[in-house]
Order: sequence, then structure tokens, then C-alpha cells
Amino acid sequence: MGRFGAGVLGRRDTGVLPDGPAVLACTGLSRSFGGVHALRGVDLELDPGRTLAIIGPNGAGKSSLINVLTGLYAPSSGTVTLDGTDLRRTSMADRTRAGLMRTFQGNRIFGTLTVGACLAIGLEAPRARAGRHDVGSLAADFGLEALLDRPVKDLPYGIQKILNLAMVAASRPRVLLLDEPFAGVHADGVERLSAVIDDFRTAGVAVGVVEHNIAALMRIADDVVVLDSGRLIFRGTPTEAEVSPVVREAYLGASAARGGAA
Ligand SMILES: Nc1ncnc2c1ncn2[C@@H]1O[C@H](COP(=O)(O)OP(=O)(O)OP(=O)(O)O)[C@@H](O)[C@H]1O
Repeated sequence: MGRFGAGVLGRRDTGVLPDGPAVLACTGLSRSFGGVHALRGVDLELDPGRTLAIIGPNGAGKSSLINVLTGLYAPSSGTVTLDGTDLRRTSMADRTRAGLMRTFQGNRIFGTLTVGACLAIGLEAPRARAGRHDVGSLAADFGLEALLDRPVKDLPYGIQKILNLAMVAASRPRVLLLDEPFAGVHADGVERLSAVIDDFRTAGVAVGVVEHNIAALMRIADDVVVLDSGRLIFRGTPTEAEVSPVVREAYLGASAARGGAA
């Protein structure tokens, strides 16, 4: 672990874009879709150098939370702030430029391109600093150096996800929100991905992870919040979450609603 903590992410920027640690917070965040209340009055904070697990049953509002925090959707009410600055009038692109970044559930990377070409694209992003690092050093930081000429589509899904994170890392995120990073990845891939995600935290990034593989997520989480029907019903440590009757009830309730399947 810590392979790239002192590398890509650790290098200090002297340019005009903000750099260094940032706190992402929301208060009273709500979002409705027609009659569906996807988020109801959510207050939370993501802190630099910590990983926040965002869990909850299907339809609890987890993806909606990421979508509203990053500006893909506007909130129906409530505020989102980055280092105390209200992001109400900040577009998704400008949030990215300020270091608020995300990944999506599927891999939105370019299947027929090679790993090297993808990393080169990552290094062209607005926050990536030309000349600071090259494809080779970025690949080495993520253990991808032997794969530079390989088409992305030929690689295991877990490696594709690591590549995706390497491309994000080129832009030096301050806050990173991951939507189901482990979905579709087999066990040893999950372990490698976990180490990479943990490296972002070690480098001082505020990390938020939505994930159904709770066992794997709890191994890298410092803090846990649980959403249920759009409400934040629990906030605590992984150990506290494990024994919380409120958390158990939320999952059992959802399972009962599906007909008792665990
Ligand atoms: N773009 C949208 N249009 C309409 N309804 C939406 C939209 N996005 C989310 N919803 C609804 O909001 C609620 C919360 O959905 P969301 O995807 O945020 O939950 P989730 O916790 O991420 O679920 P899952 O774990 O199944 O991915 C659901 O009822 C969903 O149908």
C-alpha cells in the first residue's frame, strides 16, 4: 500500500486550481423524482484522509446522494459545500476542476484503447499538470507498467477499475466518490482495488464509497453512514454499524419487502 501516496497524489500544485485537503459536506439535502423521495434531509461530511462507507438497502438513495453531491442532479433542497464554499451555482465540470471527482458503477473507459492511451487521456484532464508526470510513472504508481500496450477490453474487470482510478488520480482528486467499485470484481481483484482506494485515503483524499459488498467495504472504512428510504439513519464506526439494531432492521426490512430473501 501507499505506492502512489508520495507520487502522483502527493505532489504539491502551485497552479491556480485549489489543491490540498478539502471537506465535502451537505446539510438538509433532499431530492425527489416525481413522488419518490430519493433523499430526505441528509446531513453528512467527508473528511480528508478518511474513507466514509455509504451503505443501505436497494433504493435507499445512495447513488442519488453521489449524483447530487457531484452536481449531476440539483437538490430539491439543502446545500452542498466544498471547504465551506456553497456549490449551488457550481457546475459538475467546475466541481471536477475543484477536485471533487467520482467514478460510475460501470467502467466508462475506452475498451479498444490500450492502457497507455487511457493513462495519456487521464493526463490531459484539466487538473492534471502537464510535465509533472508521464504515462510511465503513472502506470508504475498503480502497478500497470507491464500492461501499457494491452487493450483495456482484454483485461480483468478489476484491473480496468484500477486503470479507471489511475486516470482519476492523474487529476489529483481532493474528494473522491466511488459508486460500487467492487461490483463485478472477483475476490483477489477486490483486494487489489481496496489497496488502491486506501492509497487515496492515505494521500489525504476524502473518500466516499457506495458499495453492496459490505464485508470488503468495512475493511477500508473509517466511518459508516446508513441510508434508508432517503434518510440517514445511522452514523458511526464499522464496529458500531455491525452491532447496530437500527442498521440490522433497515436491511432486514428491505429483505422482508423483497419476500424474505437475505
Ligand atoms: N433519475 C431518476 N429518476 C427517477 N427516479 C430515480 C432516479 N434516480 C433515482 N431514482 C429513485 O430514487 C430512489 C433511490 O434510488 P438510488 O438509485 O439513489 O438508490 P440506491 O440506494 O443507490 O439503490 P441501489 O443500491 O439499488 O443502487 C429509488 O426509488 C429510485 O428509483
